Amino acid sequence: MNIPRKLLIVEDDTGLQRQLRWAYDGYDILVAADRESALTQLRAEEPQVVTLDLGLPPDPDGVKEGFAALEDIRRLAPDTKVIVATGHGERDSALRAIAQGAWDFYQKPIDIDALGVIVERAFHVHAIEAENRRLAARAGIENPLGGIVTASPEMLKVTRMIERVAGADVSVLLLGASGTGKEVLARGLYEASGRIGGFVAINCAAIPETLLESELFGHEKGAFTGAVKTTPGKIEMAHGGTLFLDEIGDVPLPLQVKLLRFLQERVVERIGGRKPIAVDTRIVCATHQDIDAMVAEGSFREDLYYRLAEIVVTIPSLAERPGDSVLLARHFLRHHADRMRRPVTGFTADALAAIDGWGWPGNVRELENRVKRAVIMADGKQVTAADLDLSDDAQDDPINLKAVREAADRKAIRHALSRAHGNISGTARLLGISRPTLYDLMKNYDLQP
Ligand SMILES: Nc1ncnc2c1ncn2[C@@H]1O[C@H](COP(=O)(O)OP(=O)(O)OP(=O)(O)O)[C@@H](O)[C@H]1O
Repeated sequence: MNIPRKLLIVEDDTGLQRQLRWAYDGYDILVAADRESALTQLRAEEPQVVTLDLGLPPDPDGVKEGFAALEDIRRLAPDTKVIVATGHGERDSALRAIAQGAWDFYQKPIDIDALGVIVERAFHVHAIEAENRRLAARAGIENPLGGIVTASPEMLKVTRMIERVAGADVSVLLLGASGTGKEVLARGLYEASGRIGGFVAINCAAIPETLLESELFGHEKGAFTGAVKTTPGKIEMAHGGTLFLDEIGDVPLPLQVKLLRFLQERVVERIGGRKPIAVDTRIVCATHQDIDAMVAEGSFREDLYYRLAEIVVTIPSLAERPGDSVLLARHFLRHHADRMRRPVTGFTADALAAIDGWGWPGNVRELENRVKRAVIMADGKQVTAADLDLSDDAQDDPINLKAVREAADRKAIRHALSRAHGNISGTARLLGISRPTLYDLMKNYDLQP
């Protein structure tokens, strides 16, 4: 099957538009003069490659609108190759664009031949990646759900459960430590649900308490000082789609009441508004906190908990998914080496051993960050344990079985203690052992909470 090769040119200068439109054979050329129309074309035509002028209206002399467009494209179509055009001497913008996921850049004034080479290479790499994704999907190891990479039975169980509940109209609570992939799973659930509306995410911990209400419920113009225009809330924006409330445990009690009322009546009222607005949305929420304990101590409303947690999915930490750290490390290495165009192709044996042996307290996010940094730091084609900053740990590895077990116990207990903020019951639960067993182990190893 011959797939048409579509190139979207985002450029506000009509002269340049015309020049570029006729410069290349072999592509279907699409043109957009601003962010809005670029996104419309992106949705409708799904071009494989985009050239993006960073100076777009209403900010043709700056880069603000161009970066906003880049972010939108990355979110809407992450596989698309974006080549950014910068003015002469705007090296910083070019580097920033690459860091934000642009595939390449070129400097104006345009050299048609040079740009042609970059564009052709982008199509080539896009085609190879598409083929790889197809093969990986067929192999069935990667992508069981959205972008999830896993081969561990524990995590596959989670992805299957999410696929199963995706189509049902139930609220889902995802429990897992920071960086375990709660947001990826929430997106996977949304994609598998087939709901036509969008996926709207809000991190309740990242927004100051005073602004959270307005962020969730919206406000009318003049509702409070600074409310210069009427703004719909995130709940309203998720109408017809899925609302992802990340860090739900951080919602303060007064707002919990308001959230509960929304869940019961399925209408919202903007701050300062008098008219109830009906909203039909699927709720998915997540937290890294011990929400059962919060309910028990009264800092999280029980009635709200039961509304939000019709299905509870517990996501295992990376340390609880044997084999996944190496699989994910390889995945992130390929991804970042390609994205940053670094000639790094794999890991040394000591790096793989260190990855496998590390406790990964920061889970997948920590792993991705370390691999990304190592891809930048590596001198040769292979990433070493030192590049990953894991070498000390690997060297300290004891060699007799008793000592290995003790070291593993200590490491697991320390990680669990820090994850449960020193709470003994929480730590025992994370480790899957009883409280007395945990006390004994801590006494033996002289560990403090
Ligand atoms: N199984 C996975 N396969 C591929 N990428 C993953 C996987 N799990 C997590 N990631 C990646 O790891 C990073 C962290 O994941 P995510 O943001 O979903 O974690 P989280 O549990 O929501 O974290 P936090 O609680 O800190 O917000 C993201 O970049 C995500 O794409």
